[in-house]
Amino acid sequence: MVKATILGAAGGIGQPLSLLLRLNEKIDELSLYDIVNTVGVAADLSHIPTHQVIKGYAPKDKNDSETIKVALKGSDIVIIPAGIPRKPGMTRDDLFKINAGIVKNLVHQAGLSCPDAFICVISNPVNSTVPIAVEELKRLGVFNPRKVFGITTLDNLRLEEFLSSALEGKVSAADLYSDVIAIGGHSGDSIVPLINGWRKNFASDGEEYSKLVKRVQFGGDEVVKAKDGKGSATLSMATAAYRFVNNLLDAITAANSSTVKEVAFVKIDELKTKKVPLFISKHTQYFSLPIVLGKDGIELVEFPEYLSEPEVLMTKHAVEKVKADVTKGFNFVHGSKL
Ligand SMILES: NC(=O)C1=CN([C@@H]2O[C@H](COP(=O)(O)OP(=O)(O)OC[C@H]3O[C@@H](n4cnc5c(N)ncnc54)[C@H](O)[C@@H]3O)[C@@H](O)[C@H]2O)C=CC1
Ligand SMILES: O=C([O-])CC(=O)C(=O)O
Repeated sequence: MVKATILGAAGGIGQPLSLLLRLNEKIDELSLYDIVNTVGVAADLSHIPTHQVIKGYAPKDKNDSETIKVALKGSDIVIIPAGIPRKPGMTRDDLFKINAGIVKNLVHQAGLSCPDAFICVISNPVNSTVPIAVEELKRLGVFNPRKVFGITTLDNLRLEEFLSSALEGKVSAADLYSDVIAIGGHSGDSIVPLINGWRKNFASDGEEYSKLVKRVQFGGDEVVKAKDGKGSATLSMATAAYRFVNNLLDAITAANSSTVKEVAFVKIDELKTKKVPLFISKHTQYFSLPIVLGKDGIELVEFPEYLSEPEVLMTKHAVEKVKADVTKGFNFVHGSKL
């Protein structure tokens, strides 16, 4: 029996993600929680014939902290897209003021109601909300570094799609899945697209390559601008979160001890790592890197075999950015310096 719970399930990401997960055969119970509209979303999805039990929960009033406990009880996976999205002109960090408190409170409830669950954080700014989740779970004494993830999969989807289109049909986006990956953080130039051997397909003046890098790093802004005040990426993000969660489900429900590879923003200093260079591990506790997932969560954090010189420079820059964002998240929970 696998129970998955979405916190923020009635939102722009929450609804399409709920639909995708409603169709997933590895989930037996889907629990949808939001402060508004969740009962309706769950009623709607409940008419889709599947084997799943589906339930929608919304608090009765501002002081109701019991409903969320019922929603979370027994969850194996908790996915958190709750919080406000960007409007044009805002950075992801501008969301911190509101989303930091939302994520802290929701993770607190998860720590109380389902302390063994996998926690997948979508709410921005991911570079800070993941440390908030970790520190809150630590405060409750239930933190397991193998089970907390910041979802950066959308950066990977964008890299696959944008690189395939920059290469004008030489390779399909599907064939680039896990051949190219984005590492680092999830904001602007803390996102580092690694394109493996494909660099040789770009002109030597580097202009087209730089355009690709910027497009991946600022792909979120492209959508925020196009939506013109009506939010940020939701459908592509739901697809990205689904890919991540589906892979996680594959790993934790595998009949044998097979593993699955993914990429996520994780607390690397408390995990088993392979070949992660000192210029990362010495300076930051968190980074988005390739991970190997097994039944109990992350088994290994790996480092890609090959990075070009510009990719190393971008990674070093990302380390500094991520480090500052992590400190901000840590301080929010502890009210003191790292
Ligand atoms: N990790 C990533 O790659 C991405 C992250 N995001 C982030 O995801 C978050 C959600 O984005 P959208 O779904 O577009 O926003 P939205 O505003 O459409 O939906 C957010 C939902 O969260 C709910 N919510 C707010 N406070 C809550 C609480 N305390 N408990 C439960 N639910 C609560 C709201 O009622 C709303 O339904 C934003 O912070 C956004 O920046 C967006 C795209 C990509
Ligand atoms: O740009 C935003 O605010 C939403 C997001 O994280 C993304 O689309 O990558």
